[in-house]
Amino acid sequence: MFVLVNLKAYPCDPVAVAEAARDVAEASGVRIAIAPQAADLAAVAETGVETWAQHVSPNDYGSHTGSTLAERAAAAGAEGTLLNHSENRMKLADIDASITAAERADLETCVCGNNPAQIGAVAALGPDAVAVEPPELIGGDVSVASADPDIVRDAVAAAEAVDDDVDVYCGAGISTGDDLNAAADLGASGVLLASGVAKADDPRAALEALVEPLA
Ligand SMILES: O=C(CO)COP(=O)(O)O
Repeated sequence: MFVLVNLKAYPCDPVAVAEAARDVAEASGVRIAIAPQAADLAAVAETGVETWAQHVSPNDYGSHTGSTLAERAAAAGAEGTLLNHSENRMKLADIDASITAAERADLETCVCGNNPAQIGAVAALGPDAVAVEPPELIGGDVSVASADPDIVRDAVAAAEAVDDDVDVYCGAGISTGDDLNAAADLGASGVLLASGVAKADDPRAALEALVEPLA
């Protein structure tokens, strides 16, 4: 299982979380990546943890003030990028162009969707992975894998029907090792989570507990 921790704009220490994730990944053998704010990409990548951007813009080099250029995210140390997160929705044409931009910069891509229909649609754009995250469960205490297992199963089926090379992750409310196992049982090959780590009193302990059943 791939564990992708999205720090959103939470007021945590991104470098401390990254160091904890690096150590827990090394000790457990579980693949863990951190997606910090764009301004923190280089500092997080410096720790040696796998680093992802939360978003890259659809544009190439040029007159695009305020954009997050895929090439610069990669130069800062990012190895992948989320796209179309529920909190940063994009037009279909822009998702397509951002996937192209990410590929140009050698970034792995994971495109989010709210439901299985959206997952099928974005899988057709050829990302490396898709992630189903029901917005109403994001930031809550109940994991998507237990609150709405069918949405994960149906998202896996929807992506597979379009392109079985696309990995399917799930997210929302995931915070324990049991949640990870439940997601794997439903066919997900990774999870996205945020508050369970970024808002934890002790992010290192939260990460250790999360991967404990997989280690
Ligand atoms: O949006 C998410 C990850 O991208 C999920 O957030 P929570 O883990 O806080 O529910």
